[in-house]
Amino acid sequence: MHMLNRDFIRQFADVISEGFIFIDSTGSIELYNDKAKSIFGILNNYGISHDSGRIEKGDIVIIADNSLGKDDGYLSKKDLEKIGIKDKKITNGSAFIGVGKYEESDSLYVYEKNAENLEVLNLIEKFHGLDIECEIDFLDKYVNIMVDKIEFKLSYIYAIGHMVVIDPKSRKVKFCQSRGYTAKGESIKALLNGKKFLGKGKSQESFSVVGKNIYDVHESPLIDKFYKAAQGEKISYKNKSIEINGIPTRCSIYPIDYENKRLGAALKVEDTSLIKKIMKERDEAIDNLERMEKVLYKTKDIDDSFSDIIGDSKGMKDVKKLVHKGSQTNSTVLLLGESGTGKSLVAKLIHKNGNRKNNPFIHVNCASIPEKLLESELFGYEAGAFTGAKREGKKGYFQLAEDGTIFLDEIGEMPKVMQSKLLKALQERTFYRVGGAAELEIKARIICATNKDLEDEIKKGTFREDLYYRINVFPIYIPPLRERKDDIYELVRKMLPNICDRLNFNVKKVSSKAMYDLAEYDWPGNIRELENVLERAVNVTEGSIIHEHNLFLRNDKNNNEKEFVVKTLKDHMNEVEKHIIMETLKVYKGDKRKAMEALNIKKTSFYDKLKKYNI
Ligand SMILES: Nc1ncnc2c1ncn2[C@@H]1O[C@H](COP(=O)(O)OP(=O)(O)OP(=O)(O)O)[C@@H](O)[C@H]1O
Repeated sequence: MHMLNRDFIRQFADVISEGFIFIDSTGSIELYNDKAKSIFGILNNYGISHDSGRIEKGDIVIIADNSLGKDDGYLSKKDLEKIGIKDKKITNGSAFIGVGKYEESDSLYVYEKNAENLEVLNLIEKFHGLDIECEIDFLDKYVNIMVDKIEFKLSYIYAIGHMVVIDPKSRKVKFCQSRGYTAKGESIKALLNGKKFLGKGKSQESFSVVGKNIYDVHESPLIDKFYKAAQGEKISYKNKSIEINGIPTRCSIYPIDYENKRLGAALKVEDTSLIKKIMKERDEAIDNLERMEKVLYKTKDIDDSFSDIIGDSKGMKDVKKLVHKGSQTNSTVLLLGESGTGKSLVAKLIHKNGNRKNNPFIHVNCASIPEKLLESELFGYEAGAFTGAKREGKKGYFQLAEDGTIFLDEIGEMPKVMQSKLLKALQERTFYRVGGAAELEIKARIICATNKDLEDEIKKGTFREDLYYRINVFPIYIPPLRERKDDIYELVRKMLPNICDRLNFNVKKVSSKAMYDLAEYDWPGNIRELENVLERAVNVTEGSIIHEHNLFLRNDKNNNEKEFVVKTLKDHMNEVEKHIIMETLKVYKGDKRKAMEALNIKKTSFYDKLKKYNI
């Protein structure tokens, strides 16, 4: 910091997407970038404005705290005496809402010791002519203090201490809590004990952290490590999840040396609160599902409802159980499995067996829609939203799905910009048509599918981690056919008569050697490939028995000697084209994007061909 131009470093630090804090060897903050300020709430964007000041005798103080003693500056029942509340039964960890006059004995309050079991805690009262309505919502995780219908709402992840102070004479807001209160030294405890608070909005004073000691701004065991690293200790701390000031973050510490002397240390911070929140919701959804499972198993015979799914291997039995469970809930299902393993089939069955079965089922192949059109196809657009748009506007798939199911197939292929838009829509359960101003509600249940390893895609930076957690509520993995070879016999036995019937042939049978070859084959294209192989075999087999040489399996040793079938040049060309596409897909383990790039053909034409050849 001493040897480089500070302004230059500051400007540079403000544009990076992670929070970045640098302290010198005495713990004094030298640099604190904009992102760090926004993570810890130091950039104050709160709508309400008030002057700086202190809580004074007679001020009306309203406190709502979901867990006393946590993230409120270690507020205790003793501190509550400052607003006239003396109650021995209030304990640490209680959920508490109270209103009282500062340093007087006039107060009202409610509390609940076992807050884990609560959904909501309310206090609705008139207090010195003010309409006070407070609510702690433990499910949606917010605390709302309303004074004469003016709302002061803060959401939280684990714990929060919210406070609003009203001047009794003017009845105006003297102070309201906002995110970043720990960093600003504005915890409830500190303010009840006479500490000064800063102004907000129009009256906002610039709150500068530069020059302050790191311990004055942050509260976390991590800060000790950070400080020690700045002093010269050897500390290795990379990408660890830890809470700072009640905010879940991922941090790394970097000691900074210059000419063999420790200058200080840098702290890199990422805000993981959204991911934590999503994971928590997901865990809750899974708990609910497990509870339901116990009830459901007694009442329903799973095999009957899912007879369309052929396969009795252990892997497929597990899949059927999960499909059954998935159909009985509204949670987002994520179907995982290689190409052709039956993800689309499963998605349809989940819909057909659930309470939305009489509503639409909309299958969206995210990979086949050109990137530029994806948003308008999913969310729809208003009249004249862009050149080429229909004059009357258009409903998107989310709207078309109504109260039914929207199946987002190949979600791993979705471009990142669209992933952000989808995440926002799923989070808020609302969306806007392109060019539209009206907020529309997502009513459909969501099923997603991919043949990609999304965790791998996250590492590569092509898939958003937060979207992954949002959709990975109820994952169902469908194993590839080569891991459940036992199923091949049943699949052939059940599929072959249907294929013969569809193609108008008398029923054909498979010879034992041909069956053996089918079982030995690797099936890169899974059931879809098996269907194709059988269909081709039915077409080329003259008699009623399909022999091994009629299968044309790619590693079939008889391949070279296969009999030549006379057909049109076009049919031959089509067969070759299909073969090339299937081989390329095999090389890329079913990854369509890679295969398409290798073949150097356009996305739309590629998908047309997949459809044409039923690949
Ligand atoms: N277990 C099964 N029992 C019967 N038919 C199946 C089974 N699994 C898949 N199929 C059939 O195989 C074909 C391919 O399945 P599906 O289209 O559902 O695969 P997918 O996993 O969605 O493929 P992709 O990822 O390439 O879109 C379909 O005709 C489907 O009906």
